[in-house]
Amino acid sequence: MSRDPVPIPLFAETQLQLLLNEHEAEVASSSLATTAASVSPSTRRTLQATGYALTGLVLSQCRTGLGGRVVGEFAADPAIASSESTDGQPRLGSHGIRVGDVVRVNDVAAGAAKKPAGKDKGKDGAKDGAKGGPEGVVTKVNDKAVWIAFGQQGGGARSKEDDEAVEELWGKKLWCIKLANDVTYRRMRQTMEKMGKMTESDYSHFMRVAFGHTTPLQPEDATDPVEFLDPTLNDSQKNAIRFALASKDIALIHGPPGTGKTHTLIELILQFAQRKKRILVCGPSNISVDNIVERLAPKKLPVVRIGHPARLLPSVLEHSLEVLTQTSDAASIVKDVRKEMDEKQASIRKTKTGRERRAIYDDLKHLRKEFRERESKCVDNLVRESSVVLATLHGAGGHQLKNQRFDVVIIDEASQALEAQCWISLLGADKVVLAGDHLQLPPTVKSTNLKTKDLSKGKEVAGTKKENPEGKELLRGFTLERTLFDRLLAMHGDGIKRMLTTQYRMHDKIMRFPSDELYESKLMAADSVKERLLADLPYEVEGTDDTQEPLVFWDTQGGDFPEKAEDKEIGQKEALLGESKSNEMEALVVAKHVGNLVEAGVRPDSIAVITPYNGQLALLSQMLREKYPGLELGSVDGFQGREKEAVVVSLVRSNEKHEVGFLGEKRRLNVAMTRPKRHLCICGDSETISRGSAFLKHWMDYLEENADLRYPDAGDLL
Ligand SMILES: Nc1ncnc2c1ncn2[C@@H]1O[C@H](COP(=O)(O)OP(=O)(O)OP(=O)(O)O)[C@@H](O)[C@H]1O
Repeated sequence: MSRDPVPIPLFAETQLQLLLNEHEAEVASSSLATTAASVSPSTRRTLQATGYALTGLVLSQCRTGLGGRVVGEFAADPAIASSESTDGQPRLGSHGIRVGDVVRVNDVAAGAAKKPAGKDKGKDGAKDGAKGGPEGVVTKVNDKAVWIAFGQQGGGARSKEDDEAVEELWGKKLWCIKLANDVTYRRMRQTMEKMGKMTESDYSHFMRVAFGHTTPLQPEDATDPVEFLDPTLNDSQKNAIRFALASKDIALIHGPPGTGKTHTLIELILQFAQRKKRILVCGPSNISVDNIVERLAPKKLPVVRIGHPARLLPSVLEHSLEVLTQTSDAASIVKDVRKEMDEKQASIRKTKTGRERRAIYDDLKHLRKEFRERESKCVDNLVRESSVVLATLHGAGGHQLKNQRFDVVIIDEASQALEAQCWISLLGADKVVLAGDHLQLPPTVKSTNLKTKDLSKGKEVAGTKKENPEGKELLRGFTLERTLFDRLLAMHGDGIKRMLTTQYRMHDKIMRFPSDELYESKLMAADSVKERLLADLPYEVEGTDDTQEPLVFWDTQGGDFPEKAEDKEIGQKEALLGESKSNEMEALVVAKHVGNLVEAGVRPDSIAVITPYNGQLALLSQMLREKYPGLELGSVDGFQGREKEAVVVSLVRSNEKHEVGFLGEKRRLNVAMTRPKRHLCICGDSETISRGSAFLKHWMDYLEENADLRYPDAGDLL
């Protein structure tokens, strides 16, 4: 335990520099940086082919959508569309624009930079905004059109600038480009800036605990009887709930893979609600939050989900704040104004003179003000009446929650959130429950850590143009990967956490190694899963050496299965994927194993092939994607949080120097080996891997003793 108190202003300043670095790294590494309005037709086509743009559009309709935003329908331009749908309407070409993407709509003919058409986007947005048309969020996509809701990314009603900018798009040839979503960064920065300015008297008790200025208070007597509503909860889940109810400031719920973290949180939320507590529930991603909304919805609690409706799962929309502002009783006060705005908007096109148009814009301005006032009253009422409010961590920084107080803030998947992201929801919190697993991967971070020279006074921070203006000494050893969950554990020890110990995913043999090595042998496989095999799947599967075996190890030791640093055959794609490794011979072993499983009757969609290396992923995709359309192929990092009946892992590394690169990261391997339910197949070179670390050595020893060991013959595979 390290209880050294951390000065809060210094923490905030360090985070600001780290975030700045990260943001720059992110923008630099993505072609989303290409946001200029005037790009050549061939660049536009390339951008469309790589999923970043959609060309050949015209504005075909405008209406007032959720939250009073202007929603434009952009259809394929009949003059250039190359194909038609069955009803004779022109179709869009294939593209990668999806619901929820933030896009900017540009005029193809807009050569010179225009005056910013969007609204004030703060520091970063302004520089992009000077280059093109209005920005919005994609709300619907089909083969003939895309629908885009204009306005702030983070919410808020429509503005005059939006109306005018969209109006200007009529009759023009348009294209749209995907933008980096800046909201998260902006909110993190604002939060850190606010935190940096707080003084001693502004700090909440929870903040003082979180930075080691004091210790957590003794929980209330956790032996008090709790009447559990869910009869299926296991003992470790009940313990965690009792502990979280009793804690006065901080409780961590440690949920190893498959142990029912979310299941536990649902009961905890219901218990808090029964005790008349107001609860804010957050997660780092929309899906993490929607998961909870979906499971809470049948419980008949008043819940409200904050966030742009385009980004929410359809099943949770009825709880969306924006939808409730239209459908609930409280909503009637905004209805009339919306109707009037729609009528005015439509009448603009019939005007003949500039004077008439200006008069309408004037009317719209007044209506908008009225709309905002009524809407904000309605939002306030809706949020106040809800005992549970749910939002992403950055969503919690929106205007809707500005004046709201909560008794408890719960963060799910907290070990996958940046600490600065967590603080967006925590600045006003008294009591906090974090659920997560610090032994799986932390959030992905692109920037390298600050170098020592960057920490010294007044130096320019690597890769950024901004100086550390006050020349403050920054905190050494702080990185973005270090999560709040991790830091609290290190600071206050295991006393602030309870671990869930029964897992409902893996066969006992699959679970045993991660349990022994990472979870102090505390994990237990539930009876319902501990002996499940592929051969027992509810559809017909033949009993074979593979389908009756939960753990298989194809050991490629011996030098016939060498890795490659660069694969010429992948060529250009490799360049896009960055420096990566691949192993063609090992990929053949993977293909053979998948073939055997499918032949035995295992459906391809019950199987996932995962690998830590993008180079190998590209190779495996070439080999397997067409042959087995349902088969899931992915990176280990991308597969966190997921599960499959059978998982084949390709480890790639095989070299004389015994280098294992980022296989050395235990948390990555933990994720890789804990995804399957009934069957785990590892393909790798035990000679190389076992020299990588003590953990890898133990793993190879475990596989040798417990797995069905096989040695592939390179000659047979070719
Ligand atoms: N007490 C329980 N009794 C029976 N099944 C349970 C229990 N708790 C959880 N489960 C089951 O275990 C599975 C995992 O639960 P849940 O989705 O809540 O886990 P999680 O910990 O959030 O997931 P992950 O491991 O991916 O983070 C679900 O199918 C759930 O129904």
